[in-house]
Amino acid sequence: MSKFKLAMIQMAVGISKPDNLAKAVKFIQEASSSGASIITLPECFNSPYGTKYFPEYAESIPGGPSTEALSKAAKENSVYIVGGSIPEKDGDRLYNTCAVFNPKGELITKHRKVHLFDINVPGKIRFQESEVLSPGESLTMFSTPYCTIGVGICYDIRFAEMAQIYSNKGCSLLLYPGAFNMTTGPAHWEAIQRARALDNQVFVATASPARDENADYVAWGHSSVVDPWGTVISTTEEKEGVIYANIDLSRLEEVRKMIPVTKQKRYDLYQPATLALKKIRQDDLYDSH
Ligand SMILES: O=C(O)CCC(=O)C(=O)O
Repeated sequence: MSKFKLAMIQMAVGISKPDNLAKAVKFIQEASSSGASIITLPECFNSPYGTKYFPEYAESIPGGPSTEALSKAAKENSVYIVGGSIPEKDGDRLYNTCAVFNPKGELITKHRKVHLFDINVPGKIRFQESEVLSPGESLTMFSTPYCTIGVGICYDIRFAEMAQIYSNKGCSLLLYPGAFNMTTGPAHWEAIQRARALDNQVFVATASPARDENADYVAWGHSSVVDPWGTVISTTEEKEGVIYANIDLSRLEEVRKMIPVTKQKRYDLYQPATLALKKIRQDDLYDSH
């Protein structure tokens, strides 16, 4: 099965968790009726995005109402659901976690955001997820009858190495639920998706919450799908809605044949250099403290 329809849901997320869940389920039904087989929700779809909200909206995965709703929706509509993310509670720790369900409604994997969003752009945006969240400790891939898929959450997309590992391990599609903001969104959101797609000659897709100008954190929106040639094949602006892309996996082989960078890699040169670079960077970090 080398062709399928992908849906990325850009939903407006509000303060009421039950309303957010009902809306996610409604959009999943709509996407499924439109023929989508793999449906992705945005980052933090059950809760407003912000460190002050995470403890209150957090749930265990599985077992909480959000993942129960997704499991039911996956089964009823017979689709894969990549469940954006929700704040997850596990013991005394909180994570930003994406739960993935197969068409039988089974939880097949979960991805805990591995790179926490800690940035400071003076006068524009300061955000420190690490004040309340812990990072995940592993990368997350899953298989479908269509292709193998790698999952990252928002800030994870900035780390080229993660995407490269996924693609080297056979992923054809990288899915990033994400919520860029009004500073980094216009500057980096599209460029970084196209970069990850071009670096690895894979499909890359993002699902953002819709923009709410009154929220504490104003999301950029612009959910998109990029093909292995780096072309944006589906996108939107800031409003709520679902975007679709007909994914034809033969495009990946076509691009890799024309520009065979995947075969031309010089790992003999990169590996020693990467290890040396890692050491230099860590020494710098150490010196600066
Ligand atoms: O990397 C960025 O600019 C935004 C990241 C972000 O919003 C997140 O990780 O939730």
